[in-house]
Amino acid sequence: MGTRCEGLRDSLSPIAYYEEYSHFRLDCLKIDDNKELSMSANEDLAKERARCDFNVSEITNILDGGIERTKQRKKIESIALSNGKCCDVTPEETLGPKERYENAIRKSCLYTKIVKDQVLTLTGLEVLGSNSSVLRRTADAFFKDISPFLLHLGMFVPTIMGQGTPEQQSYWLPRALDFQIIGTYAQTELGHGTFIRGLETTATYDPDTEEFVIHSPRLTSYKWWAGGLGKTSNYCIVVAQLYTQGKCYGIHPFIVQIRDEDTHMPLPGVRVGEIGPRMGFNTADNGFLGFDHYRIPRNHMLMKNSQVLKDGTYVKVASHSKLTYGTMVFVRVMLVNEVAFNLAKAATIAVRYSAVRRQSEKISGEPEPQIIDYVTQQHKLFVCIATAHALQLSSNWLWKTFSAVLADMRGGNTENLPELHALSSCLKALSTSDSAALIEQCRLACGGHGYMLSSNLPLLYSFVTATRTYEGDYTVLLLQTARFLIKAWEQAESGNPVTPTVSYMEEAVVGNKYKWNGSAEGIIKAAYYVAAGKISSSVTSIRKRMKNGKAFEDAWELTGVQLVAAAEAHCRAVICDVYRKETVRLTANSSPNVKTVMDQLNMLYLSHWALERTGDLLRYTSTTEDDIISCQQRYEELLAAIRPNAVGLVDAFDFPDEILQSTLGAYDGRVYERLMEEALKSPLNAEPVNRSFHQYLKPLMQGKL
Ligand SMILES: CCCCC/C=C\C/C=C\C/C=C\C/C=C\CCCC(=O)SCCNC(=O)CCNC(=O)[C@H](O)C(C)(C)COP(=O)(O)OP(=O)(O)OC[C@H]1O[C@@H](n2cnc3c(N)ncnc32)[C@H](O)[C@@H]1OP(=O)(O)O
Ligand SMILES: Cc1cc2nc3c(=O)[nH]c(=O)nc-3n(C[C@H](O)[C@H](O)[C@H](O)COP(=O)(O)OP(=O)(O)OC[C@H]3O[C@@H](n4cnc5c(N)ncnc54)[C@H](O)[C@@H]3O)c2cc1C
Repeated sequence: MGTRCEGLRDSLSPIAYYEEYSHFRLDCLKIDDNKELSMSANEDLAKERARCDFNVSEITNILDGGIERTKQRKKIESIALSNGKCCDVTPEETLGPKERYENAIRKSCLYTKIVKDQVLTLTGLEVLGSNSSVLRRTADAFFKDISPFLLHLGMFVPTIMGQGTPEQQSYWLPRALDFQIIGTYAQTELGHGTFIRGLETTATYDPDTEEFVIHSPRLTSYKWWAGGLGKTSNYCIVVAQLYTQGKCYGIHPFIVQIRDEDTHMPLPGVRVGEIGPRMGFNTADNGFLGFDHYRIPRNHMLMKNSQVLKDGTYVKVASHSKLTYGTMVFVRVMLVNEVAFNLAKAATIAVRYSAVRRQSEKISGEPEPQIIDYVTQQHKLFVCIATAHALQLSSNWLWKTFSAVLADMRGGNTENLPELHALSSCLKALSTSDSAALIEQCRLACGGHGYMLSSNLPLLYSFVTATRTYEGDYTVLLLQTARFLIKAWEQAESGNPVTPTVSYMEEAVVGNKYKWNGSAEGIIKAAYYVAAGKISSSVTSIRKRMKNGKAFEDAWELTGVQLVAAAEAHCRAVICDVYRKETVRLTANSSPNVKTVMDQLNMLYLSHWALERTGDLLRYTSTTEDDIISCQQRYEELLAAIRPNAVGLVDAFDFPDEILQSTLGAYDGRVYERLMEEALKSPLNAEPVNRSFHQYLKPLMQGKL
């Protein structure tokens, strides 16, 4: 579908190509054999590019984090994509489950070999650090769905790095990074995902043999969900309740071998398999895993944060009890970037398609307009571009915050961990939820063709909607942030200092209402006042319930709806704030037109959320109806101002066609030709008459069934 794939069929005319790959003659579809389908690029898209008034690559560089990083990304992409074997002649989604999995493994091995042989020599181990998002993005040229190796690089390796002692790291990491072993992260069980203190798998230390005995006492203790567990991994991190000297010390991570390294057979005492078809992730062999008194050596417990000595003595090393949750915090931080990138893909597809697609008449008898010229379409799409920017810049900022807290913790200082946990929890929750909703909005904006798998929008949605659940469900994570906010509010009330991301509370506790001002800074301040108002209302409700005799836990539970809304409002204000500050900082030396369009997008995002939350603004600030009217007017002006640059803005995301994998979103805009090309690859088109006609239809129609 992408340009590289086209290389495979360059020598064939489109019609000959169809016949070659679809095994039947096109006259079945009544396409005139003598007329070639157009191979030239769409003219409307070419015109859109000509009218774009800013330097596209300047914005690409900003989003990549600088010109050097763009060069590095492009180099990595070109190494991987020049291979030519990344695309499937038969679309992945038309294969059966077994073939899909086998194909995913084939491509994962191919991609891994490219990374090992060519990319690692270029970047060194940085490819797993600051360049991991490039690796992740490039992987999408190989997989429409998910690689079975994602959890190996995304969680198995990071857990060893974050939870292993230096000795454990030097033993396991070289083998894992060289793919001599493949691992995953098995924490969730059939019975528990959210409440990890309630996990039921046990790891009981036996000092006589210096081993842990891993056991699944009942059905609900079976591990469930881990990606790559069903068929691919031979090792995994198992999170289990640690028992030693007759006492339970809570959940801890262990490295467990589950399959023979040579035959790949499950080892005795291990029961492992795949969990069956799911809404997405169907090439990721998510698995189940149970143990029957299965023994592992003592030093397979990851012992950076706590240890079990040979005699069974338990030693707590870490200064904070939640450091065992470190891998989850890391992945939550990574996910903000992950969903920003997926939303950018969806926006690219929907905006390009909307420039190509013409429908209806604005004025009777006039030519049909491009659908992107409808203001309602702009309303659906431009916020998607702006949100992709907002999340990308927030994710860079969160990564810096994460790295700083990590550096502090290496020096034994865990003081900022609660704030990082609160931030990463709410940013993960909101970014995944916003992205999933907006990707669906992009699909709807593409009408019927958006429903085609070949548009890639349904697969993008099914992948991103899962991110709202995994690595901590939306509601559950916002409630974690709410805990932090309520404590911070109480501190601010009593005049004690609070941490930077909640410093707005110091002013807000006084109780004055903020007077609306429609500038960017004014909207951000209003968003903070809304957050403060919701936190304050939650505190009032909890106190009232406690005054009426409820225990704190019950009062908290009954106030849950308000608490989630308060955490959401806090996070929205943080995103608005970071997006503004980063836009101003990053465009300080940009050319004037880049500055203007980035500012317009930023203002669009801020106005969009102000209008989405008018009720809150009216309740918690002194905003008036006139203020809302002028905000609406400004929003509509921004849609019109951004319109000529819309295609340029999505081009700036710089996705090669191989990564977009979309009939609707390819750079040249040959939408209809690609839709037909893909349709003809359907296995149902491999023969003019399907055998079910003779078996069922004909007997039915002839009354002989
Ligand atoms: C091919 C190329 C690949 C390239 C790879 C590159 C990149 C990778 C990109 C993408 C990502 C990779 C993979 C993605 C794919 C799939 C992955 C899915 C994996 C999973 O899906 S894997 C399972 C995750 N499963 C969860 O996510 C469970 C959620 N459930 C919890 O997380 C806890 O269960 C919680 C927190 C709800 C309750 O926990 P609890 O009951 O123990 O605690 P409690 O509520 O009592 O709180 C006591 C005090 O601890 C504080 N506290 C809590 N957590 C903390 C933390 N983390 N840090 C610091 N403080 C923390 C509290 O704030 C409180 O503080 P205070 O007391 O001061 O208020
Ligand atoms: C595609 C996918 C891949 C995954 N990969 C992995 C993996 O590799 N490894 C792994 O270990 N796990 C994995 N998981 C599991 C995932 O982490 C859990 O499903 C997730 O953490 C949610 O937990 P749960 O399923 O127990 O949901 P539940 O906790 O049962 O949630 C159900 C509902 O109850 C609500 N709820 C639960 N607790 C509370 C509460 N305290 N207060 C208010 N509401 C509450 C939730 O908001 C939700 O609406 C994966 C899941 C998916 C979908």
